[in-house]
This record gives sequence, C-alpha cells and structure tokens, in this order.
Amino acid sequence: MKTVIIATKNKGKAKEFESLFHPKGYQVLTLLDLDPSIDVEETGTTFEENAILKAEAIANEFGRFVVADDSGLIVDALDGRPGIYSARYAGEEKNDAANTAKVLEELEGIPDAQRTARFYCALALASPNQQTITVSGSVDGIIAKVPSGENGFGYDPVFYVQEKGKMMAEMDSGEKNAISHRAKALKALEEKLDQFIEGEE
Ligand SMILES: O=c1[nH]c(=O)c2ncn([C@@H]3O[C@H](COP(=O)(O)OP(=O)(O)OP(=O)(O)O)[C@@H](O)[C@H]3O)c2[nH]1
Ligand SMILES: [Mg+2]
Repeated sequence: MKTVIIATKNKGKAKEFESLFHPKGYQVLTLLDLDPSIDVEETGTTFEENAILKAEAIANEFGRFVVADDSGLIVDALDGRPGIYSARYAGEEKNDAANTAKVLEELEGIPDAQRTARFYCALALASPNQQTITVSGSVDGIIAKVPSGENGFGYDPVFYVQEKGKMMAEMDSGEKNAISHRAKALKALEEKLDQFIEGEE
C-alpha cells in the first residue's frame, strides 16, 4: 500500500484523514506515529501560510512528500475569530471543551440569525523536490447555543449544519466526510496529488 505522511498531531484530523485516504489506497502516517516530539511553530497569518510552514518543515525533515492541514472556525459575529487561533483559543494547552465554551460565552445574547460561521481547511502538499501546492475547502454552519453530539472533535458539538439538520458532532464519520471543509479541500487536492506523486518518482 502507498503511504502518505500528514504533518499533524491532532488525533481528530488523523482519524478523518485515515477514512478519507484509505479508499484511495493510501495508508496514513501522522507525527503521532513518526515523532510526536516534532513541533512546528504556526507563525503564519493565514491558514495557507501555516499549512505551508508545517508541510515544508516535515517534508524537509523526512525527505519526502507530505500533506499538512491548517484549519479552524470562522465566526462572523466575532469578526472571524477564533480563525487561525482555533486550536489555542482558550490557551496554549489546546482544550477543545474550553475553546468551545469561550466561543459560546462570547456569543451570549447573540440571536441565531447572527450566529453564522464556517469551518475552513487549507491543505498544503510539499516535497523537498517540488513547488508546494495549496488548496482549501469550507462548510457553512450556525453556532448552536448548547453543545450536542459525541462524534468528531473541536467545535463539532456546537456547529449546526442547516442542510443536514444536525450538529457536526451528531454526524457519523461518513456523513461528516461527505460535507466537511477537510473533505472538500482533499477533493480539490486529489488530481494534483496524483501528478505530484508522479513528479516524485
Ligand atoms: O469542530 C471542529 N471540526 C473540525 O473538523 C475542525 N477542523 C479544525 N477545527 C478546529 O481548528 C483547530 C485546528 O488548528 P490547527 O490546524 O493548528 O490544528 P491542531 O493544532 O489541532 O493540529 P496540527 O495539525 O497543527 O498538529 C482544531 O484544533 C479545532 O479547534 C475543527 N473543529
Ligand atoms: Mg496546530
């Protein structure tokens, strides 16, 4: 089986990349499998910049092609926050429940019509031998007032997807992978991925 390295230490992302890449015939390895001590600082000012930083650093470290994901939640009533700070919104220790609680607190008293938001995912594909490629995907939603659902990760329990009539965390992995920002970005990467891998051989 072919192998793809995803430059992430996020278990939720790792699980989603596994179910997205398996049908394409790829085994997924993440930094959790390879070397959890590696830490790439996310000093960029956009999702794309951070995805490129992670992908290029890990591609150079392992000497082969790598995919990185930088993603987050954009809330209109919060001027786009938490945005690129989604993972560390309530502190550097990256606590999903605390991050979600902070967003809910900041939206207190805001009516449903003004709780519009989107998840955004930038993927970067990098290699020591080729020009880095980036793609992106997004999905619209509304920030619920009360969390619901056990699936997914991050802000999924408060992200209501109108077209599905449920919270992202109430979807099984197949349902989330049919509509998510990450799945859409990966679809955009798909054709380019084959060509890029040919360029490696
Ligand atoms: O409810 C969610 N469903 C999703 O599908 C999703 N995708 C991203 N996010 C949020 O955005 C942060 C990414 O930040 P991020 O790209 O820096 O990743 P991270 O720091 O967690 O891991 P790494 O890939 O950098 O190692 C995550 O932690 C989450 O808070 C999501 N929340
Ligand atoms: Mg990160």
